[in-house]
Amino acid sequence: MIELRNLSYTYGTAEEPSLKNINLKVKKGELLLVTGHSAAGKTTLALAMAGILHHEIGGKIEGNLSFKNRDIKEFDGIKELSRHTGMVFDDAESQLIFTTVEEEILSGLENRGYSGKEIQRRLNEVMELCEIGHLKERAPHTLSGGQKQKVALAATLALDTEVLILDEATAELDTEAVRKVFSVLKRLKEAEKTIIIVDHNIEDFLEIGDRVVLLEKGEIKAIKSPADFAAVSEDTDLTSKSSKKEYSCSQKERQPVISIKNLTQRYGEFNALDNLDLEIRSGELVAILGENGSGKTTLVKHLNGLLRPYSGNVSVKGLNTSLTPVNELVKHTGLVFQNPDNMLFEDTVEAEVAFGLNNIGITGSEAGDAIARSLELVNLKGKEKVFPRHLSRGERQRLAVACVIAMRPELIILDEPTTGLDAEESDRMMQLMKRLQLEGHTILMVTHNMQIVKDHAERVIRMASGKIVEDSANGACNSFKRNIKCVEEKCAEGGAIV
Ligand SMILES: Nc1ncnc2c1ncn2[C@@H]1O[C@H](COP(=O)(O)OP(=O)(O)OP(=O)(O)O)[C@@H](O)[C@H]1O
Ligand SMILES: Nc1ncnc2c1ncn2[C@@H]1O[C@H](COP(=O)(O)OP(=O)(O)OP(=O)(O)O)[C@@H](O)[C@H]1O
Repeated sequence: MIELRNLSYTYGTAEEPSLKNINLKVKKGELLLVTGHSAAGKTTLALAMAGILHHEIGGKIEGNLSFKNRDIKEFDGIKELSRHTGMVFDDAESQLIFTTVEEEILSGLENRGYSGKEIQRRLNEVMELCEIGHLKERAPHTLSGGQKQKVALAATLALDTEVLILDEATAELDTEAVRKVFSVLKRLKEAEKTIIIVDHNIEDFLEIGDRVVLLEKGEIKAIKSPADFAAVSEDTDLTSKSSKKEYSCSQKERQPVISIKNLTQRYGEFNALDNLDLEIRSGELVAILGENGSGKTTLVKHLNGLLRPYSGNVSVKGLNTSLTPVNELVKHTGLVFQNPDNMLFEDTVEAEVAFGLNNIGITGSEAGDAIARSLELVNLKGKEKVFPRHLSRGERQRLAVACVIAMRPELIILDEPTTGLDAEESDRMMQLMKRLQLEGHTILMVTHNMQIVKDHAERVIRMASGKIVEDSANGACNSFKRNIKCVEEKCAEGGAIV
């Protein structure tokens, strides 16, 4: 179906190739898993296979790529290729451009010659599959991160193309939603679709995969069967190495830094937060879990003044957020957004980190030292002059973290900080957070990654429908321990991490 022969590729502005001498044949009906560390070239390979490098991005391309035995260059652009290949990008948000979820899905179906009845059938089918029927009339930009991913996936599935490429398409989905995607893909594979899943974490899909391609620095390092990959990854650096830590349910001796009382947040008639109470104490490392749309992002946006209470009270370091300007709150609270692209807008990596520092009055050599230190901590040393949009998704994620830690706020909040990072990189990120915790920072992180919860969180909070439904600090540890036990069992089986 797709054949790459000695394919090398260098982006227009880059000096080094992002793909080197790739030889790979993807057969019809195959489910290929592509993995590797951040910046290994996974997204670039996905873009190549979709014809986007050749027809949209340009740059220096050497070697050959054929699709259905035709040179990819001979296709009449992406317009013709998109009749055969559907792709979900690693940044779902950039893919969603219409005013409602329904239009987003219908837009791809129009001009394809389907009858009105067929269009309606497909619309209903993918809405049900992706469980987004209730979001039909919503504007995509108002959805939660996971909801956006579901819509991007639904819009692509609706096209029913013979090839499907998913680039980190489930990274922000909750456990249940990932299971659902697994069963959809299993069915599509049975229907002989060709599927390419590009992900830093492929464990969830090993069971239905045919082969695993491991990329490293733009080259194919290995091609393995899923069973061999699972066996080897137990010992390799793609698996988390952190030691299990003791689980502590209470940190009562510390001072409160966040105090939330009766917080309600409304979007129109909808209560995204519902009369929520929460207290976080100095030096805690807290994980916030919860299904997609449960209100996690809405909650953390209250902590640096991005949202103000509709009703109730939020106090951070004794400051009432309703009465305190944002530029005062950001001195105490640093928030790493769920989508790093929403906080990156400068021309170079170092200017990006300098921006926040300058805003709080840190300039000159002091700023220079803070930039160098934070970039080193997130492993981006050497990338100072790079245009942030030219970084891979995982690198952009780490840059967003550097921007916040450079300012050394007392309270560090990370909204899904390990999206786009593999197990080793996630572990490294968490080691960094623990180091900052030891230095006295309070860390709050929203996550769907149960492995990092198991390895690193002292206190775990679970949200559902805008409320906190479990909090290990109140002794309500049972279901977390159940979840964690489940993770341990899966790890022992070499299976999926929730
Ligand atoms: N600007 C908005 N307008 C209307 N509804 C919104 C808006 N922002 C969020 N919501 C809704 O509020 C609910 C909570 O969203 P939030 O982003 O807090 O969820 P989340 O728990 O972080 O989800 P995810 O795990 O998918 O990131 C969702 O149903 C979402 O669609
Ligand atoms: N538009 C671009 N211009 C220049 N360089 C780029 C561009 N996009 C990506 N790169 C570089 O190409 C390399 C591979 O990036 P790619 O996005 O393919 O990696 P990845 O394996 O998907 O990483 P991640 O898991 O972090 O998303 C990186 O070094 C990145 O900085």
